[in-house]
Amino acid sequence: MMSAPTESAIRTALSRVQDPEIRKPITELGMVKSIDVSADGDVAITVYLTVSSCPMRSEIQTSVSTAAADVDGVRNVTVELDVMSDEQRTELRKKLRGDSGEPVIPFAQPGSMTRVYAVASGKGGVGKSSVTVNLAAALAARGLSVGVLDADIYGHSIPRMLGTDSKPTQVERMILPPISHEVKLISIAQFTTGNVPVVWRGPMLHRALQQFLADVFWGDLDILLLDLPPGTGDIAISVAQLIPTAEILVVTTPQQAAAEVAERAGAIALQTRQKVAGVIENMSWLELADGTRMDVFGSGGGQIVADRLTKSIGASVPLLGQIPLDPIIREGGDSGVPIVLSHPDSAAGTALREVADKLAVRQRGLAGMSLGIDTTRHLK
Ligand SMILES: Nc1ncnc2c1ncn2[C@@H]1O[C@H](COP(=O)(O)OP(=O)(O)OP(=O)(O)O)[C@@H](O)[C@H]1O
Repeated sequence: MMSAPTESAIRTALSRVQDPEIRKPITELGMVKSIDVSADGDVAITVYLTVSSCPMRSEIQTSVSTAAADVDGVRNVTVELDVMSDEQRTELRKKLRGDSGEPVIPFAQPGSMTRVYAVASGKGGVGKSSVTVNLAAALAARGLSVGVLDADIYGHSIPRMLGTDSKPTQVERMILPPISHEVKLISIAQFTTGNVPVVWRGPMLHRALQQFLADVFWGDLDILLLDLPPGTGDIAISVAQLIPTAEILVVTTPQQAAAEVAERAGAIALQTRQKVAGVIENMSWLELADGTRMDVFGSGGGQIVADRLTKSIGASVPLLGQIPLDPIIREGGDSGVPIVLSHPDSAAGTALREVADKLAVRQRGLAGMSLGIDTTRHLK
């Protein structure tokens, strides 16, 4: 007869179970309430959920049960759920967020390792949201930790494009973002009921953005993508105020008129002193059955914007890529599976992944950051 497993063997097994939203071991989060092991190898585990409405309850139950069942000598596992008390939730929040009173924006803190890209366009419909979700999914597929903040309060199509209608879980003032295709996602759409158009004024937008940046538990992100509303609106200024180090990615079509408005959207960086990371031209051409390219929306817009921004800002603004038209991009937006995942080797999928690669090599690290070292001293 096999000997009964020890409680510590079970605990070790449970340390490999992560909370699906917080992405840390449940043993570290104080989520294991009790482990009882009988002489026969029957194991009874009680797990604390952060909140009773936790959308992940059955997922947690299953992964705890599976992990415990794997331990040698275990005959039978039962998993019960309990809910944290207010005190326990406060403890958890302190553990995750530190003990500071008012929530701060982690990405605006000195030493933050997260690269923040604000994706902007001059006008709507150029594919800014499609580009954002595909870049996010491609970066996450490369193993980076990625978040998307859908700040396009008017459009907010990102949750559908990433295939999730999950609502965030709230633990005290801390909001845990749903994760889809390994991308953490927060959108105003998650806080409204149904498909009600939202009419928000500048100050409300600013506050919503601030809350999404400060109250959401993003964890240690490598990259945060902000999908901005089209145009040169208040929200771009708000982003600059809230995260001065955010870099701007401009999305345009090849069309001359679109290029001009996109250039204006990018030129806001001059006022806010933000860096423009580059320009992405979308809907660049349609590849016909015979292999020739049809310039549906004209040509050259992306390069024009990049050149003009380079001139007006006085720093090199590269054209990061040209994304062809492909019906699969739209279908993927509707079905919630980005083309970089469903058809990574298609022309559009490849072009999007190449842009993501360019953003990824500049992944979090000290490159380009002030190290706070006074170099003048060495010159004396
Ligand atoms: N390269 C592409 N090929 C085919 N369809 C595309 C491409 N890029 C975007 N689309 C489609 O064009 C439409 C507009 O795209 P999207 O919603 O991403 O634009 P947007 O600039 O974010 O618009 P808004 O800011 O108004 O929400 C969508 O139906 C999308 O699926």
